[in-house]
Amino acid sequence: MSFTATCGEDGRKRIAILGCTGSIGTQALDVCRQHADKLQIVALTAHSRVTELVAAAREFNVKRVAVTDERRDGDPALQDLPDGCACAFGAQAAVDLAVSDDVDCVLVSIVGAAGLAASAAILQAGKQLALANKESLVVGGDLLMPMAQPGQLLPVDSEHSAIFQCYLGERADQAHAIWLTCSGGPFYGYSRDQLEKVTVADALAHPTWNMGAKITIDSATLMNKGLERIEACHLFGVDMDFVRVLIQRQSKIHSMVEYEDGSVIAHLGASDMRIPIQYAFSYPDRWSTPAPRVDFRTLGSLDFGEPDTGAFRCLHLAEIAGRTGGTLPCVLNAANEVAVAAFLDGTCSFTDIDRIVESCMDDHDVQPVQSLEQLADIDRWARRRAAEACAARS
Ligand SMILES: NC(=O)C1=CN([C@@H]2O[C@H](COP(=O)(O)OP(=O)(O)OC[C@H]3O[C@@H](n4cnc5c(N)ncnc54)[C@H](OP(=O)(O)O)[C@@H]3O)[C@@H](O)[C@H]2O)C=CC1
Ligand SMILES: CC(=O)[C@@H](O)[C@H](O)COP(=O)(O)O
Ligand SMILES: [Mn+2]
Repeated sequence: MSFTATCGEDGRKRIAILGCTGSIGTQALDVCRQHADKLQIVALTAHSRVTELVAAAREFNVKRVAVTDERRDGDPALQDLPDGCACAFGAQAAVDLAVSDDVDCVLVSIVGAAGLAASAAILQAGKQLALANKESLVVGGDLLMPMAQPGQLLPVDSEHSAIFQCYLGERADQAHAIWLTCSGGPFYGYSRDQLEKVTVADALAHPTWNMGAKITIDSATLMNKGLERIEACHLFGVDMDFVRVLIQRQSKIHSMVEYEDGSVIAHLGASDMRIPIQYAFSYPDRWSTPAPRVDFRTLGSLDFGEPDTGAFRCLHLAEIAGRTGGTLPCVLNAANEVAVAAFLDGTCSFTDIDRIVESCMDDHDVQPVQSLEQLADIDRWARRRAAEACAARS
């Protein structure tokens, strides 16, 4: 039986957005703004940007918010929350808010493994999960996928939304391969020597997407594509060999599925995340959008290529983690989060990111995934180990 999302008495889908202050979160607010006749925001969370949270709560007249960074308790900006709006603090407050009775669908647009506990609670509470937070699946896909009814978990990541759409109306058992497209990032074609010298500003200049800092660095190292390959394996129930990374420089082909007869079904469109965010809310319907259209008459060429896993070691490390499975993807992800933060802070180099991740993976004894508590313990261990590796390099 396919999952059917509930809705409020007025027929609108009641949405909670976890991480409403980020790149995906603010674009989701825009989708809800455009479709106020179909979507009602009932709950919001932020981590640190409370002024932006308050502004969103006021605009959408939200009755419940949570601030996951407990150090923001007492922030004077919160006094401007709308009358009657409840505010709670801490990671558990975000989970509680997401599983409230009056929520139909939750967008998890938190960055990092911090999204995993909420994703699990949302599925277990029988809510629809619109999942942007790919780290949830990379770390805890073995736990999350068995919790999800068919159609309950809708991917928001652009490639996975595209793949999901390329499967619609087709027999999954007659698919032959997934072509996961990758822009190549700002350093496409760079040698390892060139990568040693790139700066934070260089790495933040993504050629086709405007995103939060962590995923932008992941796109530059190609860790993003490595994480997405693991994400695709969980979402579509396939193995690593089935998911092939293809450079598509313009980010206009968002991914493709190749079938047994050689037919390849591709999803194309503008590089605008409001489209996959909205589709996760509107599925199976399609609604209008202010996102730009691709004019194929003037687009020019579509360029393809192969990733260089020798220079971009993160893609190779993610392949090892994905093939090995168990708790190794948890270590890959946690170490990467720490190393990316260190690179952004200027305490390690761009190529140190893969060195730090590799050293943590080498030191880990892989176990089968058993529980959220086990993953939380291993995540903590990997963060400590990665912080030591960062300190040794700074
Ligand atoms: N941006 C994009 O286009 C795409 C993003 N994604 C995925 O979506 C997710 C969000 O990415 P993006 O929007 O770019 O990231 P941003 O950094 O722009 O936003 C992150 C959001 O998460 C909140 N947050 C940060 N740390 C924590 C924490 N420890 N606990 C709870 N909330 C926290 C932030 O709150 P605050 O700002 O208040 O501190 C903010 O709302 C990531 O998993 C990313 O991989 C996937 C595809 C595309
Ligand atoms: C928009 C989105 O889904 C990102 O994950 C995007 O794919 C990043 O671009 P890269 O292809 O450069 O990793
Ligand atoms: Mn993506």
